[in-house]
Amino acid sequence: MGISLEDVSFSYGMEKIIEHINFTFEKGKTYVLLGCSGVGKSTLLSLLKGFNQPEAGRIIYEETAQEQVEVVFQDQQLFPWQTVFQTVEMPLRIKKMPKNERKTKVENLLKELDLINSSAKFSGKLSGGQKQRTAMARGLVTEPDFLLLDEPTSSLDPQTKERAQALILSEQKRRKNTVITVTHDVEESAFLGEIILIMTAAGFSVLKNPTVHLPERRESVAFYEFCIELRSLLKEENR
Ligand SMILES: Nc1ncnc2c1ncn2[C@@H]1O[C@H](COP(=O)(O)OP(=O)(O)OP(=O)(O)O)[C@@H](O)[C@H]1O
Repeated sequence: MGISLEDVSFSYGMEKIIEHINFTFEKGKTYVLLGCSGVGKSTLLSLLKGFNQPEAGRIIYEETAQEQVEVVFQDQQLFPWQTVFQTVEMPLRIKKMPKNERKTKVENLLKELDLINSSAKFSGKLSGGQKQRTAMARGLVTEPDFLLLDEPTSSLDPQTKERAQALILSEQKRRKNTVITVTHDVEESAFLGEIILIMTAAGFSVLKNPTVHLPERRESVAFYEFCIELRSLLKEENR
């Protein structure tokens, strides 16, 4: 059960981006989309969210309403006139969650993402990393069945990046939702994805991550070996 792409193709005008892709994103799993710049990773997220429609084929949402798909794009799309708190609270207001519940939920998430001291700042006044974490909090707050993250940690410093990655995984384990992350970062892929999809113009190569169940895996030899394997596969695919 999940979201299935059946023979999906998509073009921007004359430029063919995605051609005849078949794949099922299963509920409760974590996926990473890797691939060279411009191959169509963000476009695929737009298709999954329903911002774009396939020109051929179809996308089937099995047991998941399309509203249960949340996407956090690279360019964050924050409103400069909203504070951090208001930005993260907004999806809960739309869902008509009671005020006290909203406050607790938003504040807990802001604490986890080290944003609580910036809670009253306007989005237009935030640093790149703060904007990225605010956008991530807005994506996480509704606990969607499918969370699509487009380069979620690209402007974070190494320590905040690791904390954000750990938060993404701990939330995913708690909620048992599906997380699909687009990244260029091989270590991030090996940490966040049970299944890695290397995307090329010809489609996907699918790899299972052998390190997901290892304790302290960031420090393990197997983790580094898997990163090396991913790097060399990426080089081959992009040749
Ligand atoms: N709205 C648009 N209109 C026309 N062309 C677009 C549009 N958005 C993206 N493209 C083109 O589609 C192709 C795929 O873009 P996309 O952003 O999906 O790639 P990507 O793999 O996510 O790249 P990156 O890793 O650099 O973010 C690129 O050639 C891009 O220029």
